[in-house]
Amino acid sequence: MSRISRIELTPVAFADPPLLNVSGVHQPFALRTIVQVWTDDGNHGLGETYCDETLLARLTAVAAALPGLDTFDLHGLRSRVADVLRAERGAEVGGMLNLQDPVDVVLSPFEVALLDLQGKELGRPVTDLLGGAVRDAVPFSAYLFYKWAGHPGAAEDSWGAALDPAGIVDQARSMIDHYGFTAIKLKGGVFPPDQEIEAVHALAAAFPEHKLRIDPNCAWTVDTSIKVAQQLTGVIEYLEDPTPGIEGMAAVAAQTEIPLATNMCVIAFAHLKPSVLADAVQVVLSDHHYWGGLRRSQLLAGICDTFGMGLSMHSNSHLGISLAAMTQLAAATPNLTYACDTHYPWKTEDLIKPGVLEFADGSVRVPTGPGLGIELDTDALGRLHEQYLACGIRRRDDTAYRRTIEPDFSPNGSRW
Ligand SMILES: O=C([O-])C(=O)C[C@H](O)[C@@H](O)C(=O)[O-]
Ligand SMILES: [Mg+2]
Repeated sequence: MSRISRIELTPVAFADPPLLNVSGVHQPFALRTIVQVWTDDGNHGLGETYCDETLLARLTAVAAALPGLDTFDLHGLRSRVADVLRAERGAEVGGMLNLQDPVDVVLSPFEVALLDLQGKELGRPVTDLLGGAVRDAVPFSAYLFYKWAGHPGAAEDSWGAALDPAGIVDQARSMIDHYGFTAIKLKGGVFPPDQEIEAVHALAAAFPEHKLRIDPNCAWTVDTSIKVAQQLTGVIEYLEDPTPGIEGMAAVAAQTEIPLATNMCVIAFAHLKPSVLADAVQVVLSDHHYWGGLRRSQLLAGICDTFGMGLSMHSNSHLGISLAAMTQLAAATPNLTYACDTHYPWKTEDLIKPGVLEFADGSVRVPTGPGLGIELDTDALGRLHEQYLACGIRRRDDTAYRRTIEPDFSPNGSRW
């Protein structure tokens, strides 16, 4: 039996391109917190999560309460997290979403680090702690964004601009040529719906064999969502968060045969019952970073299965530790049958040693080494931490950044 002896949290920043969305545009750096947990017998586990200031403060408070915990005591972990956060409410997740209860989001990176440790102690991959792998490679989708050629004042990045349907098709082609993806997600909510519908049709014409999705992050009213759905019936596999709220989604769902997916109106266990009762959502995008880690994401998977809802996976800008955790979870979740989202192709730097998490034919082969199956590059960790200190960004704010360039910009939520 081993116990936690020490925890180190390292805020890091990595370069991020100017990806456009409903709220604004990605800042030049995305932030993550890297969690390292050591045990009294010298083992070492890894976790990764968001890094906005409030979350970092909560992670720091919880980390101080964990030494002495048995590495297999995940219920004990949850109660220690809940004790520390007893008086705290609300948690911002990735700049767009707000949770009422912060326990699951704070718990997640510690749970992943403990599963990494457990796997290392047993000499088995994390998939074996989650019931065993049902697939040896996990399919991901090409996650397309409208984008500027480069950050204002900086050089053009290697992707270039994508501001119309032709630019989106070119971006898809580069991404698919490089990674082999067989599903495509377009981040919408940036231009009026007609232009985004045209982009989806252009993708369908250019990639007739690929599964397509669009996600405008609630930029549309119920009526607009229904009209868009009529034009995309038979073209997309699901329509993600066209309109805000369970009630709004239910009103759209009643008028379309396209399954509606969400990572905005069902983001916590408390949202499942009202959503099921209203038949608002047919596909839930899980995300272990705010559903409370890998085991609670499997609980979510079981609930989706029970109520006949599909399961996909959401992502936000992330590094390799998160990709490893997402891959282990997806490999061990039988009803996760959609290609998962990932922002991974958009980053140009990482802090895990290369060679394990490679994409082939749009999928990541599931690491079979002990734990998460990856190794931290401590030099890279130091570099990305220096970048965090130097970049001055302390919370994600796509709207404020866009306003430094377009002072009159207002977010597009329910705009059309
Ligand atoms: O599916 C989603 O809603 C996301 O991936 C949310 C992200 O924040 C995305 O909009 C982004 O990176 O701009
Ligand atoms: Mg989404």
